[in-house]
Amino acid sequence: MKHDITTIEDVQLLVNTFYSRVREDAALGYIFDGVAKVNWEKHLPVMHSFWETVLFGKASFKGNPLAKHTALNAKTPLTEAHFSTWLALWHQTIEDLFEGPVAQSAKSKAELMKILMLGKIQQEGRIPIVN
Ligand code: HEM
Repeated sequence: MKHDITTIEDVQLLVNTFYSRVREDAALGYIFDGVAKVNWEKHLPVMHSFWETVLFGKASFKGNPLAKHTALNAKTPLTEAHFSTWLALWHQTIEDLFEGPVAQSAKSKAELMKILMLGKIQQEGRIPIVN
C-alpha cells in the first residue's frame, strides 16, 4: 500500500531512488557524472534538504539552484529534452513509491522549477537587443 511523502526518510528514499535512475539514464547520467562530476556524498544531502524545504517548508536548504544550472549550461547546453527527461523520471519515481497530496505537489513544484530554470538559461543565452 503506497502512502504519501510525510517524513525525511520518505524524502531520502525518493531523492536517492530518483538520482540512481538519473545516473542510469544515457543523456542525464553523462551530464551528472561526466560533465559536472557530481560528488554524490555531498549532493544527495543537499537535495534532501532542498525537497524538505520545498515540501515541508523547513528552512534547511541553502543554495542557489539557478546559478548552479546556469553555470552547468555554460559547460554543456541543458536542453528542453534534458529537462523533460529529468521531469519524467521524477514523476515516475514518485508514482512508483508514493501517492497523496504531497506527492502531487512534489510533481507540480518540479515542473515549475523546470520552467523557471529553462527560462533563466534561455535568458542568459540571449543576445541583448535593447540596453
Ligand atoms: C536537465 C535537468 C537537470 C540537470 C542536468 C541538473 C543537474 C544538476 C547538477 C550537475 C547540479 C550540481 C551538483 C553539484 O553541486 O555537484 C545540480 C544542482 C541542483 N539541482 Fe539540478 N539539474 C537539473 C534539473 C533540476 C530541476 C528540475 C531541479 C528542481 C526541481 C533541480 C534542483 C537542483 C538543486 C536544488 C541543486 C542544488 C543547488 C545548490 O547546491 O545550490 N535540478 N543540478
